[in-house]
Amino acid sequence: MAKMIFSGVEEEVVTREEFPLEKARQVLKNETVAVLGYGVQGPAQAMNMRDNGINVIVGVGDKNKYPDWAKAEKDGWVPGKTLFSVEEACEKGTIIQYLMSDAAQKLLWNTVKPYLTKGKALYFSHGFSIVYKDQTGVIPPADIDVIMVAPKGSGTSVRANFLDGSGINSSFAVEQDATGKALDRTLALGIAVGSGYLFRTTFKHEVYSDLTGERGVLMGALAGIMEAQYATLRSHGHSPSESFNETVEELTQSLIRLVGANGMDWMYANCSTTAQRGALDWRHEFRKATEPVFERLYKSVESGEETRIVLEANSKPDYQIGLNRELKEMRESDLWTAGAMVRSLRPENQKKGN
Ligand SMILES: NC(=O)c1ccc[n+]([C@@H]2O[C@H](COP(=O)([O-])OP(=O)(O)OC[C@H]3O[C@@H](n4cnc5c(N)ncnc54)[C@H](O)[C@@H]3O)[C@@H](O)[C@H]2O)c1
Ligand SMILES: CC(C)(O)[C@@H](O)C(=O)O
Ligand SMILES: [Mg+2]
Ligand SMILES: [Mg+2]
Repeated sequence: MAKMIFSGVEEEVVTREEFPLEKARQVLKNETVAVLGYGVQGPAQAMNMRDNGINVIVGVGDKNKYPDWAKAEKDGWVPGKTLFSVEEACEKGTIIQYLMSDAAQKLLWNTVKPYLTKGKALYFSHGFSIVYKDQTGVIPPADIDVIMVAPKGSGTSVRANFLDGSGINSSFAVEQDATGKALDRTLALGIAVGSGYLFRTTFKHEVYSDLTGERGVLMGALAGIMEAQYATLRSHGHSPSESFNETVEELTQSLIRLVGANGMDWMYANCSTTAQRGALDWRHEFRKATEPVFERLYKSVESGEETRIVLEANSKPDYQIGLNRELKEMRESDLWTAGAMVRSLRPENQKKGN
């Protein structure tokens, strides 16, 4: 495992050069990987592994209740050959990839557990079920491997990056090594599902950072800060298009791409000295305003409160209806309806006739 220095701190990283696909295939050649759940991560990881020549099957819930079965069939999984019920997939699998929603992992645990016989591996893409075991009840038997590869991106990107020949950064961890081959299994799966680089972590650090990140800068803070700026501009008489362009469109179409390519200072360096002066000053103000919020958020993650909220909300039978309502509200807000119109004007969307 390569040791790399990040900001003066040594970390363990596994690269494709060190652990090539050929080696992954070798490690997994006698395994049947059963992917449970066909939502966002399930399809991406299952199809990437299938395309990489790994022996993969998919296990999903009742086809009359969940869309997973139909979706999997559409992607070429064959009922009775590579597509099964959860129970059948668990029975056939030697590695069980638990890619049900985190709430469903709790609900289905008593169904899955009896199939976790000696020497099998239970794989997660999140530390959630294991770290918050007091709330989830997910306590695996001692004679199996418990491992994690958590892609640091949406499953949609896991698949898209695989198809365009790039990859996605993933965190990996071994929680329990019963067979002596847990690490090899983890790394082989990490490469097979399409990771570019694999960064070592623990289940606990993964879940704490992941829950903080998605509630914070990646999703929650992002939406909140955009809403605040858009509302401020609108309240001072700016048009919807101007407010949207200045809040979202310029970010996604220009500036964040520069950050992604070469870092924040490079994006700053490619803006006017007027913008640089103001941004260098105001960033401190925004940092000070949000630091206490991030501290509160982290505590809420650490205490298990965020987990309690997720499990309570997502275990309700009608949770999807409520969720769809909230997403619709967001989509139909002034900010995002202005956004849909601005996006439609992009030359590439005009050409498509959107
Ligand atoms: N979504 C992502 O891109 C992403 C990224 C990194 C890690 N993860 C982690 O990967 C895992 C899977 O996440 P996901 O977002 O792909 O899941 P998801 O929310 O898409 O759910 C997966 C599937 O579970 C099925 N399901 C829900 N309840 C069920 C039940 N009671 N019985 C049978 N099936 C049921 C749903 O039909 C759904 O298709 C989670 O641990 C998540 O935290 C997700
Ligand atoms: C894609 C994310 C936000 O990184 C993931 O953590 C998730 O929960 O969907
Ligand atoms: Mg997450
Ligand atoms: Mg994440």
